Amino acid sequence: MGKSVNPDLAKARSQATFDPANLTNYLYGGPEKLRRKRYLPAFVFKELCTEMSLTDLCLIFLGLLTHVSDYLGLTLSIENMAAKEYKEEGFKSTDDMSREEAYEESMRRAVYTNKRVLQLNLQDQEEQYYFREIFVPGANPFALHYVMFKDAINTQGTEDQIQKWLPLAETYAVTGTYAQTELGHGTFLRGLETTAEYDVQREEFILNTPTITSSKFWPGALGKTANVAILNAKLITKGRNCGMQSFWVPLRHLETHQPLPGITVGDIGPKFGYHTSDNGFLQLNRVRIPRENMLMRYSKVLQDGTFVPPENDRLVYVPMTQFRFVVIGRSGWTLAKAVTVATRYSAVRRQSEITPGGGEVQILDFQTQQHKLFTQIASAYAMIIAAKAAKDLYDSAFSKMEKGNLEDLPMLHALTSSMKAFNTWEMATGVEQCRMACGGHGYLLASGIPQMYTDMVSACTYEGENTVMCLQAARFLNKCQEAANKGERLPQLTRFLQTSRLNISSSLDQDVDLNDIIAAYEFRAATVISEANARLNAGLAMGKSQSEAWNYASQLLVKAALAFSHWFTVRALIENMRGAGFDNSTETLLLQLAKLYALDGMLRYSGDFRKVG
Ligand SMILES: CCCCCCCCCCCCCCCCCCCCCCCC(=O)SCCNC(=O)CCNC(=O)[C@H](O)C(C)(C)COP(=O)(O)OP(=O)(O)OC[C@H]1O[C@@H](n2cnc3c(N)ncnc32)[C@H](O)[C@@H]1OP(=O)(O)O
Ligand SMILES: Cc1cc2nc3c(=O)[nH]c(=O)nc-3n(C[C@H](O)[C@H](O)[C@H](O)COP(=O)(O)OP(=O)(O)OC[C@H]3O[C@@H](n4cnc5c(N)ncnc54)[C@H](O)[C@@H]3O)c2cc1C
Repeated sequence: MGKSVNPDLAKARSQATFDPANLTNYLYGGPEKLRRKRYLPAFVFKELCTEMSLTDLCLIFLGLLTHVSDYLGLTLSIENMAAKEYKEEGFKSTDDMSREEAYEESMRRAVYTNKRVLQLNLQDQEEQYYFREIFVPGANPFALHYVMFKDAINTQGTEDQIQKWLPLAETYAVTGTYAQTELGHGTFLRGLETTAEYDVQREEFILNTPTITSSKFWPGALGKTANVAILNAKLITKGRNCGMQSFWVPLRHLETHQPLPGITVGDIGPKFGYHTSDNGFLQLNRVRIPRENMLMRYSKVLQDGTFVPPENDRLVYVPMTQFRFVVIGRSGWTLAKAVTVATRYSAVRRQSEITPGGGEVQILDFQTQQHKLFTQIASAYAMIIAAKAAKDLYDSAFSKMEKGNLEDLPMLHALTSSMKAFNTWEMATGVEQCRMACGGHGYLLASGIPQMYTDMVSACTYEGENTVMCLQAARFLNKCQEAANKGERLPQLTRFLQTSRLNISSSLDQDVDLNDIIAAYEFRAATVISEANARLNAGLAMGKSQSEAWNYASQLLVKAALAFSHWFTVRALIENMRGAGFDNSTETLLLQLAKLYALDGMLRYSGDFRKVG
């Protein structure tokens, strides 16, 4: 049963001072979730790659039996063409394929998993992700469909629109994308040029990309896959620009998949990574859609063309905020994958001697190698746990927002913006460190690490370019600092601006106290935020306008947002490690890991910490 494990790896594992199952269960949300996470991809491979023996079937069913209701519809007869081909040919790596071939292979696998997800009635988004992740590695051509397309319908559509469109998306009767970015604008949404002009006579919107720069450019799945877009455009009605609104726009014929009249669409060409995602361009030449195709949960256009504005014009941005949480979580998991590969490699790679004549050692024995890897293990845990903490905050705030209470929206926007920037930058640095820790073999595509980097590093750009996201968060933090300067009441998350003091009890020869670590990061964040605010006010005092002073202080404002995220991450890591109910040996180890993460952060940002004493 199973392949033999490398003796060096087995030895390293046998030296663990804790039960790894405790951590795995914690990370995946408990033994039940873990069981399903393990069976779902195994199910795909057993179904596709080997003759399913009766024993196999029983084993799978034993694993899944606890959810008979979920799998009653499980069809065991394997008729799918893909299944037969994979059984005969096995899985071909897309690394050696052309971009076209790689896209087609990913599409074939994705379509297969979409069909099986429906047949297995897998409704939980995480379980769908587990089911697909290993079988469709890298960028899934349906990624936009799974997340932003459906999220936009759910958060921007009326109940009737959700009833009408969501079943089409859930059953893949349509395949969607989220088309917002244009050739000329990605960040500055108020600069988007695509128009949706309301024709009151025919009660239709006329969609138009009037210039080359207004062409939609970048949306995933636009190149070949999608036949519908949730498209963001400038609404013009009764001669007035009513800002960016979202529209359901058919792109391709549902039977022939050919572009519809007035639609010019195609692939934008090769990219740094994400090779199996068909990011595309779209030009609209006065394409007409019915009035009912505008997503009208928050803002409306009445039959006579009257625009009814939303209670808060930021609500149209909710799909982006929601997806930033997905990106925040995936950054931690991507780093976790990379450092797992690099650590296992470091246990089996023997290179050089520590003691002359003592024989070549596992490179994991070099302290420099340990520093490269253990800091990234700690960072992966920190990002995954902080992402869970941020998501809990979001979920409680979002349920208030759904009841119309929008008071937490600014805090949520600041938290998601800064954490998305912090986590993706930290992930990019960490994955690259893991790749280099594997020497030449880390540079092989077969190691898996290069694709993790080239695919996920795009997350520093998409869903809000990181610098811009930090500046967005800094808007909120600066407002809080101004309020703190006036002694006003602050949102819970930023009250430390008024309370943080540097009363560290630890001395250098003691084992550092965890509460002191949180206090140090809190004080550093409060100091950097206060400094950024002071520089902004200095700019104003120099006679600069508000926007010029903002630009003058922007480098410090970015730092303020990152220091805030770093504090949020360290606090979440320590508080969750202390409160997770682990046995002593596991908790001791995790708190050691938390200290490593925090102290490594102090070394990397020693300028900040030295400055605040
Ligand atoms: C165990 C777990 C294992 C893992 C399990 C996984 C679970 C399941 C996961 C499933 C994964 C599926 C696979 C996914 C794989 C990845 C696929 C990725 C594909 C790529 C997708 C990329 C999609 C995109 O990129 S879409 C386009 C994104 N574009 C942007 O983000 C544009 C950014 N720009 C802006 O948002 C704005 O232009 C901005 C904010 C920069 C400027 O706004 P504005 O012009 O309005 O001016 P301001 O004056 O700055 O703002 C005014 C005011 O509004 C407030 N505000 C702005 N934005 C927001 C917002 N979003 N929310 C709330 N408030 C906002 C702003 O703060 C200002 O308020 P003030 O009060 O005035 O300060
Ligand atoms: C792999 C990938 C997938 C994507 N998928 C989609 C998708 O499905 N749908 C979609 O709509 N879009 C998608 N995008 C587009 C993405 O959302 C944009 O690229 C992103 O929003 C950044 O905008 P931009 O490309 O215009 O960069 P720019 O904003 O032009 O950034 C260029 C530089 O200008 C700086 N800058 C810009 N504004 C400011 C400012 N106010 N202050 C300081 N500096 C500033 C930035 O920091 C950056 O250094 C995708 C992009 C990628 C790479």
